[in-house]
Amino acid sequence: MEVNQEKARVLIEALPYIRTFSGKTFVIKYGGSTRAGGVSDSSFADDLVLLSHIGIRPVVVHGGGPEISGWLSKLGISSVFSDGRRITDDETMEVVEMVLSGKVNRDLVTLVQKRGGRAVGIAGRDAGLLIGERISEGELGAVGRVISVNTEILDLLDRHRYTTIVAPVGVDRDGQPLNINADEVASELAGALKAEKLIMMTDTPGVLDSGKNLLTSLSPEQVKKLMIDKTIHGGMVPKMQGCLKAIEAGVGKVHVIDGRVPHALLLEIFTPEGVGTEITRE
Ligand SMILES: Nc1ncnc2c1ncn2[C@@H]1O[C@H](COP(=O)(O)OP(=O)(O)O)[C@@H](O)[C@H]1O
Ligand SMILES: CC(=O)N[C@@H](CCC(=O)OP(=O)(O)O)C(=O)O
Repeated sequence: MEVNQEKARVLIEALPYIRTFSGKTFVIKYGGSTRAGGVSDSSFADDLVLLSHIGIRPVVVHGGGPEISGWLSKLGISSVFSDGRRITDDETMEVVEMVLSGKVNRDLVTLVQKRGGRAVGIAGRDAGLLIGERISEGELGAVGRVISVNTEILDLLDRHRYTTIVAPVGVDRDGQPLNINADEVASELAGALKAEKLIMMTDTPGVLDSGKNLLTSLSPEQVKKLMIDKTIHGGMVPKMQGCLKAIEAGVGKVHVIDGRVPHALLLEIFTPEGVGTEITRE
C-alpha cells in the first residue's frame, strides 16, 4: 500500500509540470560523452517516449565526439581539438559524417522505436535544416558555424507526431559537408524553434566551480566570468557559448545535466528541485 501511495505521490507531483509543458518544445542535446558508459541510451529513449506521450515535443540533437575519435583512431587518424572543436580535414570529415549520420543517429532512432516511440533521424544536411559556412579557412578545416536554420522539416514531422533526432552535420552553400559542434546546433535549433527549454546532457553533474562543486544556478554574466578565468574550458566552452546564445534568442531556460544518471531528463523536468545547473536570464 505504501509503495502504491508513493507511486501516486510521484505522479501527482509531476502534474503541474505536465500541465505547464504540454505542447511546448524542448531541445535536448545528447552528448557523446554520456554514451561512453553504455548504460544511459535506453533510459534516455524511455524518457523521450514518455515526454512525447504527454504532449511535450522533444527535438534531439546528438553528439558523438568520443565515437568519432574511436573510429578515427582505428583508421590511424589522430584527434586534435581547439577550444572543444575538432580540427577537421577532408578525410576526418568523411569519418565524422559516417559516424554521426550512419551510426550514432541510427542507433538512437532504433532505440526510441524499440521503446515504442516514433522517431525519425535526419542530419542538418537534410531539407535545408542547417546551412553553414566554415568558421575559418585553414586552421579548423570543415568545422562550420550555422548561418541559417530552416525548421520546416521539424514542424512537418512534429505534425505527424514524430520525434526528430538530428545529427549535427550541416552543409555549406556549395553542398560541402560541415562538422558543426552539436552544442551549437542544439542552441541554434532551440533559438529558431523558440523552445521552452534547452537541455544539455553531458558527463558531469553540471557546471562545476574550480573546487569541483556543482553550481546549481548561473546567470549569463557568471557564465562569462567562468569562461574568462578558464574554470569553464574544453568541451564545456561550446556548450556554454550555445547556452548564452539560446538565452539571447529567447529560450526560456537552459540546463546542463548529467546524462549518465538514469532518467536524468525526467528528474530535471518533473521535480521541483531539478538536477544539474540551470542558466537563466538575469
Ligand atoms: N567548469 C566545468 N564544469 C564541468 N565540466 C567542465 C568544466 N570545464 C570543462 N569541463 C569539461 O567539459 C566536459 C563536457 O564536454 P564534452 O566532453 O564535450 O561532452 P559532450 O560530449 O557531452 O558534449 C566535461 O567532461 C569536463 O571535462
Ligand atoms: C566541430 C566539432 O567539434 N564537432 C564534433 C561533432 C560531434 C559533437 O559535437 O559531439 P559531442 O557533443 O559528443 O562533443 C566532433 O567532431 O566531435
